Amino acid sequence: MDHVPPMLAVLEVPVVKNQQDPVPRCGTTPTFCLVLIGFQKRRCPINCSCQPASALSPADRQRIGRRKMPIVRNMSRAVRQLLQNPGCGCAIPVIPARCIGISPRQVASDASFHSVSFSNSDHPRVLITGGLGQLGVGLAKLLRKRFGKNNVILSDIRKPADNVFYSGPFIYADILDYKNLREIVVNNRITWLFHYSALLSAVGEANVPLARAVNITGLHNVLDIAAEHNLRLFVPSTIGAFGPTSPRNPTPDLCIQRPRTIYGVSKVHAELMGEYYHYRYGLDFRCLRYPGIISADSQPGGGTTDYAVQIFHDAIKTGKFQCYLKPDTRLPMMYIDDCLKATLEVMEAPAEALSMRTYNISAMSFTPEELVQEVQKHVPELQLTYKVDETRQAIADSWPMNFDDRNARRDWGWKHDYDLPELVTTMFSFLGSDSRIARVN
Ligand SMILES: NC(=O)c1ccc[n+]([C@@H]2O[C@H](COP(=O)([O-])OP(=O)(O)OC[C@H]3O[C@@H](n4cnc5c(N)ncnc54)[C@H](O)[C@@H]3O)[C@@H](O)[C@H]2O)c1
Ligand SMILES: C[C@@H](O)[C@H](N)C(=O)O
Repeated sequence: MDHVPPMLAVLEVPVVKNQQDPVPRCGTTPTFCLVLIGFQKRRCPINCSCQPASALSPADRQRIGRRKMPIVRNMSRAVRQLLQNPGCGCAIPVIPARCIGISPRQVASDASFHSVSFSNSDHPRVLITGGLGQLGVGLAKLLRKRFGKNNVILSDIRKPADNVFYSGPFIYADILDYKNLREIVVNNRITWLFHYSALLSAVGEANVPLARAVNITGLHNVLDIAAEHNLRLFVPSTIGAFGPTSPRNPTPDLCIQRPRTIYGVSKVHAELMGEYYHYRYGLDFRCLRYPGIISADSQPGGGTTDYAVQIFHDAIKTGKFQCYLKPDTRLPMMYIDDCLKATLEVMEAPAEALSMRTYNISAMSFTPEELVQEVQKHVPELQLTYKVDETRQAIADSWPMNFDDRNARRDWGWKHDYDLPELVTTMFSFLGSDSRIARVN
């Protein structure tokens, strides 16, 4: 499906015959009107008297059949006609047509074409993709506290550990399986989607075709489904979305982005596609560029910043640490609680507060040398060696050293809680450094 231009990929759509249609329509075709209203939950932008299928008269509804039609021809014509000559003369956003395929398995023949709507007081129904990685389980925990356990579904293609499986709803979801993903969104009445599935920078370089599929094709699936079902969509980006020609110290929100990794390229693509869908189709897309994230209870998934997590585990377990980056390699970093807090905050921010759809967020920035000094305050006997990994060093050398996040702080009040000393103390108290010191002594 991914190779078919979205406009041409619809298989089945509702049809109202043009000739005897008693309902006054806008300057487009009835098919298009119904699709637009039914699936985007909007009034016709031209404000004619088109109605959603559920509101049509029985006679009119009888004429609505879900039958196969030469979709490519009709939809292309409808869309072309609308774009060239809208009835009211204004520009009209059109949802990408792959979004409006209807699977007979999912929609009863007499179903309303409206999605379920929620009042403001309702909690969102959340799906997290790629939720078993470093960040997803923590995000699910935070969101479940806020919205209720059963309103947050964690998903991945891996098997969850017992404690994760029994802590709330878990479902298998491969983001490359478009129909299955759509079915999950429909059947669970999802309203917010956090798209965490990805191959990170180092593993991405080791398997470019897979990274391209997961990070780019997977994103296309998620975008189309989110647009079709009016979801609020969060996609994380990264410091890795910048490259050697970007200003590195500090790196502002808007500047040259020419990353040299497939991970970075796919994240720039995600930022641009999400913003495009926002401006073109009204998708509520929100994106933060995360620094390297440091967590105690979850392992990183193969990135360039992983050393800053591993050092804590090695310091406690063996008292030795071998670092794959040079001692003076400076990168922006953040404790996981700050990262997840920012994610929830930007998702809850009123749309009017967001002057942009993709924001840098920052907390601290350090080199391996500086981190080691701080770690040695807790584990003084830590022995350190450096064995530089050329691939990861080259990646790190092309990334920002400091992140400028002034826009996030101004627009929606972003503020971090953890600096380097606070981070290190928290990591050791979480991992139980006492046991290590006791063993050494
Ligand atoms: N951890 C960080 O330091 C960091 C920094 C910046 C941005 N991010 C972004 O945050 C998100 C989450 O990061 P993370 O560290 O948890 O990543 P991770 O690598 O730990 O986890 C990614 C998850 O995606 C899953 N996945 C892979 N292929 C899939 C598929 N086809 N369908 C569904 N799931 C699939 C994997 O099983 C894995 O559990 C990613 O998009 C990442 O780019 C992370
Ligand atoms: C920075 C981030 O995107 C990830 N931790 C990586 O190193 O790939």
